[in-house]
Amino acid sequence: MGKSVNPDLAKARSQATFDPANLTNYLYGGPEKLRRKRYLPAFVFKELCTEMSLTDLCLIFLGLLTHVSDYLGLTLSIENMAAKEYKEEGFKSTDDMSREEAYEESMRRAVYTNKRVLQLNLQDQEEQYYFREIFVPGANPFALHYVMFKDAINTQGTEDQIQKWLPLAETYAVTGTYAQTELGHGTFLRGLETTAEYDVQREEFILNTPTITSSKFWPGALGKTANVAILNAKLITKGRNCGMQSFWVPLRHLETHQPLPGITVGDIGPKFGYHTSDNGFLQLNRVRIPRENMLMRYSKVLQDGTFVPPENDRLVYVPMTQFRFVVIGRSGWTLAKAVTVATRYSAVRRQSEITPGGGEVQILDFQTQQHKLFTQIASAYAMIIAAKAAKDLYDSAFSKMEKGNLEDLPMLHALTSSMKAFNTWEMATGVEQCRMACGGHGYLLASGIPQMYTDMVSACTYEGENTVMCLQAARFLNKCQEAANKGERLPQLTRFLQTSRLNISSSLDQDVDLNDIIAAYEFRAATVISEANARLNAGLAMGKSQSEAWNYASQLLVKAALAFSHWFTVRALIENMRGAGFDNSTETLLLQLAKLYALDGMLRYSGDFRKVG
Ligand SMILES: CCCCCCCCCCCC(=O)SCCNC(=O)CCNC(=O)[C@H](O)C(C)(C)COP(=O)(O)OP(=O)(O)OC[C@H]1O[C@@H](n2cnc3c(N)ncnc32)[C@H](O)[C@@H]1OP(=O)(O)O
Ligand SMILES: Cc1cc2nc3c(=O)[nH]c(=O)nc-3n(C[C@H](O)[C@H](O)[C@H](O)COP(=O)(O)OP(=O)(O)OC[C@H]3O[C@@H](n4cnc5c(N)ncnc54)[C@H](O)[C@@H]3O)c2cc1C
Repeated sequence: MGKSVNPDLAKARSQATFDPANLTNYLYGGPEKLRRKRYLPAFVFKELCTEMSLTDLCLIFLGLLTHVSDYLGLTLSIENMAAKEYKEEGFKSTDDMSREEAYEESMRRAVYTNKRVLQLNLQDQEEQYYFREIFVPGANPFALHYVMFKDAINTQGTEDQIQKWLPLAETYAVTGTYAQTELGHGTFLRGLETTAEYDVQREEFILNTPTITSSKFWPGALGKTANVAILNAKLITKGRNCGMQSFWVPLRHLETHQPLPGITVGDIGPKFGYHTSDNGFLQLNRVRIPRENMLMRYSKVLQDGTFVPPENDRLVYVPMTQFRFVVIGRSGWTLAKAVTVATRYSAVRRQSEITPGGGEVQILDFQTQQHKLFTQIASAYAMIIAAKAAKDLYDSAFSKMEKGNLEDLPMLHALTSSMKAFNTWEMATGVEQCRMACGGHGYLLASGIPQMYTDMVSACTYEGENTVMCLQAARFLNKCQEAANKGERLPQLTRFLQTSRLNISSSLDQDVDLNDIIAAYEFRAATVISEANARLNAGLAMGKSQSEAWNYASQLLVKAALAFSHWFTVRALIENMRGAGFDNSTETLLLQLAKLYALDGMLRYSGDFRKVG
């Protein structure tokens, strides 16, 4: 029986001036990807929520076959077992569970999806994510395993180490985490205190957290789930500190799951959100691991303890840069989910009258409600599309890096750092606006919006605290400004520092020209970046040291990074909307949305735009 749709919602949808399928296909990367995205959860729900008869299974099996031959590995007996195992328990909301129960329920679901992903031989990372997201809507206890743990092996491990360790991770023979942050340091990596001292006699590293502040603190899955960590520690060999390196460190016994000798590990306790993730602490008391456990793709320790430095000591940071891309994309999708809930709600919620005696209207009819929601719909599109544009830049740069050409690394670091800060801050304010747009019902956990906020707002902190990330990007932007001041050649992405001019052709009574919008954002970014550079140089002229002058200019430097990200986002949105090959009605609508996004941004940052005329 088809689901009955609320008549107000049906009416609102019927008024669309475009075919939503065009947009959905575009956002998910085409009809094929979209079908798969829809198919996988439907397949799982069918498996779980209806009596599974063998004929059903055959039909699904055949259905899968017509879709993708790679399901051939699917065997019916496993299907039955998995369905039975889960069906008996069924779905339980974790909203009113204790933290312990919520973790266990999430773990149960995560283990189930891990099994099914292997049985279905789902290789595509996105598809794995779609599959899991349906089941483990909150923080997944395996999140670090899926992303940073495997990425670190792939990007920091030698070919032999990848051959040895990656299959263990792919088949869940081990469950991993990425342990870098300590109680005393999260941002300042050079301040990390955990040591890995090389013992040349036994060709082993002795891992130690010598102080309470050196205890690893925060890593996801460390509290209960993980039995191995990719752990970052200060390498000491032949009496010399060789900086932060990564190590494969067994934490718990693979059979008993008990902490190994010298290991003290546990959960750090309740958090603002992320309730179903067991972020933990770890203390190491002179734990020994073989020399081969250091991830040696870029830097090495030879048997005699000789340290072979990396060609570039920033390559150890690549897993963080990679994961920042995940966060940049996920922020846009989180806002998309929240504004979808709030918009649907606003179509069905009738409250108050516009015309006295005219009857209560859909709250979507209030101009203020439209402003709250449409700006967030535009922001979600902007963030998703800018994330795709940034990822395209990353992929082309990363393939160069893999061939040893590191010239784009500073640009990549600046782009990922500033976009991660910009997108997560925009997402946090946007999701909160959507929650409030739903009145009291938005405050119910059942609305789904509060958890979207409390889980995802941590992305403003993890993977590089946002202010610090802006300052990282500002290092690169300031260097480019200095080069521009000397008339030197700039990287492609910042060449606008030399070329941007404010020759706006639009007059106020005309419909604004999109190229003028890009020019305005470009000019604003160029102006703010040059102002920050001027303040830095003023600090130096006052006799301050480089670092004191940097601190003196830091508020403007943060603004410069955000203005750069805002320009990158507006440009990506407009250029992709124009070039996406939509039919007229869809393209017209999307360019309207892009204008709304850009003009709303000008209003929110009107100080900057007024100042630059
Ligand atoms: C949503 C899904 C949910 C899924 C579930 C998600 C669960 C949550 C997972 C969270 C996981 C984590 O949080 S893992 C932990 C994340 N932690 C972090 O990100 C730590 C952030 N801190 C840092 O990266 C560092 O400490 C810095 C960069 C801030 C400062 O380090 P530093 O050594 O003092 O470096 P600094 O002097 O500033 O700069 C030295 C030079 O290195 C360069 N540099 C610095 N970093 C990088 C880099 N990554 N790549 C390239 N280059 C770099 C700088 O540009 C600079 O170049 P030049 O300018 O001199 O040329
Ligand atoms: C939900 C969650 C999951 C996490 N998961 C992991 C994980 O799996 N693995 C892991 O290793 N870590 C993890 N972390 C830790 C996270 O990476 C750190 O919290 C983050 O790097 C920030 O460091 P910090 O907590 O020390 O904050 P701090 O750096 O102490 O920040 C506190 C304040 O100091 C300011 N500040 C710091 N340095 C500067 C500077 N140079 N200039 C200006 N201002 C500055 C910041 O802007 C901020 O306002 C997680 C954290 C959270 C919240």
